[in-house]
Amino acid sequence: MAKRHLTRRQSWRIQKIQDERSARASRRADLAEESLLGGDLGPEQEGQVIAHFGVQVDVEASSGPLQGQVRRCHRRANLPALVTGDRIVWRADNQQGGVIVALQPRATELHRPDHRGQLKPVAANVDRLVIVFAPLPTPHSNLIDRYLVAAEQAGLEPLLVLNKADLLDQGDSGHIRSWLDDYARLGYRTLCLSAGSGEGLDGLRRELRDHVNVLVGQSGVGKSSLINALLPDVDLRVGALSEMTGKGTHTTTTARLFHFPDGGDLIDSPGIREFGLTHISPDELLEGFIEFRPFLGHCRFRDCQHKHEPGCALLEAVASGEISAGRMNSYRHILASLSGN
Ligand SMILES: Nc1nc2c(ncn2[C@@H]2O[C@H](COP(=O)(O)OP(=O)(O)OP(=O)(O)O)[C@@H](O)[C@H]2O)c(=O)[nH]1
Ligand SMILES: [Zn+2]
Repeated sequence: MAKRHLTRRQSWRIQKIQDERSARASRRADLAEESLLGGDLGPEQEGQVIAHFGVQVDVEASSGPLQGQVRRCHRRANLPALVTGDRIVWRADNQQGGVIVALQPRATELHRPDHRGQLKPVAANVDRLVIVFAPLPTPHSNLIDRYLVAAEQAGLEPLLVLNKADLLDQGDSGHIRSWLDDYARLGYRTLCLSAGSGEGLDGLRRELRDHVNVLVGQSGVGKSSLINALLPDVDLRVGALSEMTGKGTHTTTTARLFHFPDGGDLIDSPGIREFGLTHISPDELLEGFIEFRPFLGHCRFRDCQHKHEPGCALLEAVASGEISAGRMNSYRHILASLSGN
């Protein structure tokens, strides 16, 4: 058979078809890549995680036209697990959701042990630990000091709040008021107020402004009452956050971030309220007693246990009144509880 000769016109048509085909293919590849990269997503913008639900999180837009809006978002697979309070970069989709594409560095992290005892972050970027106590229930000895050490360890500024001030005149609770003065003398911020009567709440509102706050304290001191007074539009119930699901209402332990009307944020969940001392070394414990710091490293013996060694700088400070005997006892109790002896 004779070799088929194509006319110039035929060659031109074949070439044209091939060109069109490859243009289509490359357009398809472009489209596929675009959808992989999120071609139907809006521009990158900043946001904050305000709640999380398994693989999804609620993101509040921090700036731009969506500022203040909340979107339920997925995260890119290469990102670590996110927690409430995280500052992130995200892109809105066109279905009221979005994708989180980057996690900003965390200024602080609050940790809790999970069911296997592994420490896991539960909230990020908190900077204020509001330690609530009251004349009733009578404070557990050392509890406030434990919280203070935990705050120092986590890099949070503590605020000591003595609630139920209306009960201070009853019974023998006068010494509780003097505790507050002792802590104020150490340099801690303190407030005495009453969630019940509302007395002193304005001072608390001012203290919470410009901070991301967490409230902790033993059960019954009035944390829910305080939060309800500060966040009148949020029904917190006592200690439980409820979430509607297809199966009905159930209680979840997810941490949520709320904005106070007068400024400042609160991150709250039953898990967060249980924030306390975990995995701390004896040295970190010593550092957590702020008035001990000037004396650390000045004992005669480098391995001083600060029990009854001669030349112990801490014991000398107790003797001279620079460290209170109460705080020294508290340190010893906590140390013993850490090492289990
Ligand atoms: N007299 C008095 N009672 C208060 C005050 N604040 C709270 N209470 C009461 O203290 C009790 C405990 O308050 P809650 O707010 O549930 O305490 P909580 O710290 O949230 O407790 P948990 O949810 O168990 O952690 C309630 O009966 C409150 O009414 C106060 O300022 N004065
Ligand atoms: Zn010593």
